[in-house]
Amino acid sequence: MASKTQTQAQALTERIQVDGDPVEAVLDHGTGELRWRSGDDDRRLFVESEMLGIEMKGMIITIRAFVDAPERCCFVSSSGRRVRRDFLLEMPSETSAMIWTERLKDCIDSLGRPKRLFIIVNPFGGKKVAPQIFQNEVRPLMEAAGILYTVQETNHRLHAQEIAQSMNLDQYDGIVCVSGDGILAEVVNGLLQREDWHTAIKMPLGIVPAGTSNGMAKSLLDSVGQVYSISNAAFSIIRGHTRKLDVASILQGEAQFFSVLMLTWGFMADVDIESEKYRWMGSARIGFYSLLRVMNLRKYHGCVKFVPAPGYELYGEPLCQDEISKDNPHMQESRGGSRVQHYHGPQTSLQGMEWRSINGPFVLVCLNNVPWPVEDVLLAPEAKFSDGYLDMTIIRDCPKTALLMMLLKMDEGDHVKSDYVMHLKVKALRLEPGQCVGNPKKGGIVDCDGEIIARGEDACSCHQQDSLMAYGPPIQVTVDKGLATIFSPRDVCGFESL
Ligand SMILES: Nc1ncnc2c1ncn2[C@@H]1O[C@H](COP(=O)(O)OP(=O)(O)OP(=O)(O)O)[C@@H](O)[C@H]1O
Repeated sequence: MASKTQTQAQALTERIQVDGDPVEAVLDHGTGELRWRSGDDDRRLFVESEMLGIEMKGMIITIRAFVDAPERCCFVSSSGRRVRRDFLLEMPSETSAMIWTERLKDCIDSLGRPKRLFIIVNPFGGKKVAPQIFQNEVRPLMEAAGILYTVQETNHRLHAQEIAQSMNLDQYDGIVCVSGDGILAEVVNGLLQREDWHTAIKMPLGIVPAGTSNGMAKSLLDSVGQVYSISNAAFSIIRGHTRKLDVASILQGEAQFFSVLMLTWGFMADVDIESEKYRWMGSARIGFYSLLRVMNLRKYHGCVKFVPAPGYELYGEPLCQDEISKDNPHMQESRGGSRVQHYHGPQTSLQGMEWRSINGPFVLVCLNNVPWPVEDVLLAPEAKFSDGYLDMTIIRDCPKTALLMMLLKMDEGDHVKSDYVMHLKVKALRLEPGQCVGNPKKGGIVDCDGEIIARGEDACSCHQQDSLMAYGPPIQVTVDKGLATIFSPRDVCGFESL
């Protein structure tokens, strides 16, 4: 969406006052920077990466900026934190104020930033503070940037999906979720259920972390070396850069769900869903409940069948095509283009692909589209937003102490080097979840972007609602490369990897 500032225009130079100090200021349209010297200090303000908006009153121009926080003292750095700050430019005349304002506005307008946003706030997510996060941290930045917005709080489960399915998209340049990742997934599912899904799914989506796990916001900021914070996430939406995002299609018979973050079964799903009763703890609930689950470790029978990405062909055992076809004939092909108008998954033929399989019992199986499924868990360090593959992590057997050590250092992603962990990229997957080892009456949970999509018998009494799919029959996963678009921060060099 965003483009480069024009380079041909001449620089403006003027003797002005900045915050009361007389200086010679230069506005260079070419490099998109405003610079001045104050005492020994050379100050530069970059339009693209630091300015939110401007306002002119008489001879005063107010520049609303979002800049690095000042060093607190010589020993304590601001460590990449940013703060809102206004710069007051007192121009020598109203005419020069008008010329400078016009030039600055041109610079900002040429960036292609979003002008109108639809903002969905989930008052139920995480510690239930999303409305306060919106009021105190997001709204001031949006208003300083002159962005017009409509805010809608969600009133019930799947409300965000209903909104995305029926809203008038022409009026907006993006949909922003102030929530956990579950609401983002609902929006993607809503857009893909529209008759105009083909254009609807191109709508840039944004996420400001206000949930429990917040993996997408963490993954986006961390991928370009930016500090993970609410305001950095909001500013990256304002700047308007976007990137493509893979969408995984989860299918069982007629039931379908679309995922942008992860699908997990076993340990991580049990932790995510069963820890619901500790929601008041915020993201600490995940670490706390993980410890409880390690002490009482479960394993599940089952099987995963998969099409490996190039370079991962040696994992598991080969399967012949017949074994894949006989499994469940009515789900062997993705059903693009059939009957109803909405999206049915990627039009990939799974026939003729080289399938392989790994048998359980499993401690965990996890498929990740982005590196961080949770803000402090780097589960899939190699995962890319739009490479068309999912990163699969499997633990089959692992002593409790080794698992505990891995969990304690999950924020570093080193677990992938452990002999107990299998880590590979896959193009497609068929998950056949089974019963708990030693307890044939107890099934597990298949969790997708925070939503239970299948629940076995006797699993998680805390969630009473029906799940979309049955636990036991194969659940098929395919990936549509870069189908969705997400607002994404930009690194300092402007380089964005896949
Ligand atoms: N007003 C509401 N009351 C109850 N549930 C709601 C409401 N609004 C949204 N929800 C549901 O809240 C769930 C969690 O949303 P969200 O992802 O924002 O938060 P979260 O704390 O990160 O959750 P999780 O980690 O469980 O996915 C979603 O399934 C959504 O449908």
